[in-house]
Amino acid sequence: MGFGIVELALVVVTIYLLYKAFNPYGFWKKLGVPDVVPDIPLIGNISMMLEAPNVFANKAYKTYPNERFYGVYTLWRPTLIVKDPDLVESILIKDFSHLYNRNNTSDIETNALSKHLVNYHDDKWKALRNKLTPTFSTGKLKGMHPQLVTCAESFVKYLGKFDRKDCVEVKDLCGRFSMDVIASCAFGLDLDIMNNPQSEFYKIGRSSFMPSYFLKIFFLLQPFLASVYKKLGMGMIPKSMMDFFVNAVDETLAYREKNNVQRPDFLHLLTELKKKDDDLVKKKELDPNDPVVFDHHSLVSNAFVFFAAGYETTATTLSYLLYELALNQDKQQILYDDITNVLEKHKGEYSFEAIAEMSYLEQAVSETLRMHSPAAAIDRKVTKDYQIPGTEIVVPAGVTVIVPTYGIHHDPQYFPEPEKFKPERFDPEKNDIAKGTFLPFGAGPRICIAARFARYEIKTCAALLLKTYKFHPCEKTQIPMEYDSRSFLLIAKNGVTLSLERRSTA
Ligand code: HEM
Repeated sequence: MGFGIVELALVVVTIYLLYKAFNPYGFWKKLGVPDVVPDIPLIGNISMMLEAPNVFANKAYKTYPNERFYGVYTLWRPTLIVKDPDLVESILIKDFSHLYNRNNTSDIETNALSKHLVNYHDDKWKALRNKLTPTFSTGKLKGMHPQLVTCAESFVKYLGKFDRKDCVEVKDLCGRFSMDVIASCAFGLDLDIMNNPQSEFYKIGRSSFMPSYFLKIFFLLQPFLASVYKKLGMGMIPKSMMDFFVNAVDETLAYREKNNVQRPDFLHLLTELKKKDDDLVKKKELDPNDPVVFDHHSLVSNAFVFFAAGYETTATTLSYLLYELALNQDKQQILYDDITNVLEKHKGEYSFEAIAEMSYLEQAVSETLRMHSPAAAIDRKVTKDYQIPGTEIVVPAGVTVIVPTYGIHHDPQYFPEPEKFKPERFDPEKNDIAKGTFLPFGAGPRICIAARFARYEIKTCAALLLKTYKFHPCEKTQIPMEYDSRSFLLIAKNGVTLSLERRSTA
């Protein structure tokens, strides 16, 4: 029997009806939410996410300029884009109990480095966050201050080899500084990567952050293909890298134990957390199989996540700060005067208190984070059906929410002349920053746990660098800045290249 026009029509109608019945792209319309339906079914809006993070966040922010929120689709899954600062505040802070988690999935049992804060969800996350929060108290940060100064001094010294006419790629050097700090504070290793970039720790650590479309797509597809990845034994972190970090921690722990070494660093604090839970398990007050037990796996994983979450973000911000100061010499002068005045009061010592007093430096770091926020967007997952405040719309559990931070940070409504570097916006006396508009570290209970540490680290290094050197643009400086589309973070496409001049007063 031949395949005639009637059969063909039947097939077409059946496909059409199936498409209509299961078409995921009607989700937002049904809820009465304005949406962007993808041009190519299935691929959804994912192509937008393959652009540079600022381009994605800007587009996400500028679509539907008069709406507080709207819907898109990631492949076939509905995603809510939220733009209104009041709603952002509700989602991240007030209504947190409806949006506990981020959209990542992870295989905690089989990955040696995955039992950490970023991966944890729900109550397990809360228990772990409560355990780790004291690690970042002012007292603990103060204890790590000497290590930060040592790493910054090494950076200052290293720059001494360059001439005024040299174009120096400072992003890589900021990366070495940031890695020195993490190696020292989280892994207990004094590597002086600034002078030893061939160190394995730097090579392996850096390679995990090399921007790549493959990794980006792999990560974007993770929520959809988690079980396939698991079956194929595929993970974001190669086995060799896992082994490397686990060994690094184990060797330091063994050395400390043997030589009775105690240092006021993250590794020590994580070791103390483990000891506490070991004792509870011994006393049978804690079940060793309870997922919240802080065991060896947790210790290594959290040392690792401090590296994974802290290395590139901090290095990038420090390099953009130097970049903006080089392009804005008047601001660099104000900052230099601020640093000099405070140091005079503190007898020239870069103490913890002196760094805290450098108020213009604090403002300059905030302005850098506003302009070049390493995380251009923040995400959450609806964990309990959520009625959007001021509407009848109920977003069901499972939907992803995206806050396009970069777009908000560059909206002239909240930050007039957004492309200009103006640290004065953050003058605490002016109190000019509207709620829900400045989110470089996220907000609410899931805000970056190390925000104060990161600011402190950047300020300490910047104070030492700027007291000694004046930064200038050179012929290789990229103006305006261009970002790498292969990365999730706002990384400079061609590095950050500047020249520098030793100050006569240094
Ligand atoms: C300038 C530097 C940094 C920036 C801009 C930054 C930014 C962020 C952002 C945007 C988030 C997500 C917050 C949210 O979802 O609301 C985050 C989370 C996190 N960050 Fe940072 N970060 C920085 C440095 C660091 C450092 C140095 C560390 C570790 C020493 C760190 C550890 C973490 C961790 C563990 C989380 C997950 C928190 C949780 O899920 O409870 N970050 N960070």
